[in-house]
Amino acid sequence: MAINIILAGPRGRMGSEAVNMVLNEPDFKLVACIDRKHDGEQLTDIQGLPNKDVPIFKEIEECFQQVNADVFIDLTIPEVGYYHTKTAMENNIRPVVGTTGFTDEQIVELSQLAQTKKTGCIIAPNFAVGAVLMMKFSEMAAKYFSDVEIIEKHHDRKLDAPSGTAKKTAELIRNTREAKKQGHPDETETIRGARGAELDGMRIHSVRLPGLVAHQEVLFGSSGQTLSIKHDSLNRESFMEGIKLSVYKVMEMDELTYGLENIL
Ligand SMILES: NC(=O)c1ccc[n+]([C@@H]2O[C@H](COP(=O)([O-])OP(=O)(O)OC[C@H]3O[C@@H](n4cnc5c(N)ncnc54)[C@H](O)[C@@H]3O)[C@@H](O)[C@H]2O)c1
Ligand SMILES: O=C(O)C1=N[C@H](C(=O)O)CCC1
Repeated sequence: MAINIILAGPRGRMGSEAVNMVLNEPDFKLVACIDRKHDGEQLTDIQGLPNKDVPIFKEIEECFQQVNADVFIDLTIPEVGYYHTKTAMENNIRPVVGTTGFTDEQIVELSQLAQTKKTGCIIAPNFAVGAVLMMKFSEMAAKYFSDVEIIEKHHDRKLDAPSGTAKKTAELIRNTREAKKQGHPDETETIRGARGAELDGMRIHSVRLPGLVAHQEVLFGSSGQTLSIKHDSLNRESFMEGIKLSVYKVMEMDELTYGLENIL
């Protein structure tokens, strides 16, 4: 039986790629989209999107009232994505969320809601398998290298910094790294922000430039050696296999999982 899917953000860089992925997967059926500008229209009315009669809603509540779905995919912006995810679970629809920039408190809240509703939910800051391996390799390396700096590089249309991937990488590294404050104990910044963001003494640097897609290097250093673990997404197709897998997996789940590494 087909998995019925509602997708939010179909005009976006990720959303438009995901619309094509859903339409091309034989077991998936795109039953509606959420878009703030094309309320009451069809997908076919939006220039550049596939010629399909899929209804578009502005308000998620109205969409859930009128259309039955199994899975909700969100690829929008942080505040909207959080509200959509919460509303989907309240309506017993399983969310697969690529939107980044949620706070830790929001993830805890959504996790509690998933538990109460016994609804599957996958929130993954990065759906590219290579990026997940880069994060897991970094977690392994941090056991032996406690000095680490994360450099994430993204296109300049990105709203959140640091990236969800960099934050997740730091959280995984925290599992194995001996806690320490890095750099010289007396170091000072002559320009504020020069040393980047800090998480448990680790440093995270965010680069934003046109031309980039999504890239991250995790740099480890110890006496006489460095180790560099790097991943590059060169296009947004690189995220689609992870989203597809998540849609299948979320159908079998009854709780929230944060990170693709938990389902690979
Ligand atoms: N998890 C991953 O693997 C992954 C990969 C790439 C991007 N992302 C994240 O996905 C999100 C989208 O990225 P993007 O590059 O496609 O951004 P984008 O700006 O191209 O697209 C965002 C879309 O959200 C829509 N939107 C905004 N407010 C809305 C609302 N109220 N209702 C419905 N739609 C609304 C916009 O119209 C736009 O089409 C970002 O949070 C980004 O960080 C995650
Ligand atoms: O393009 C973006 O925005 C991306 N965001 C994710 C993040 O914040 O980690 C990763 C993939 C691309």
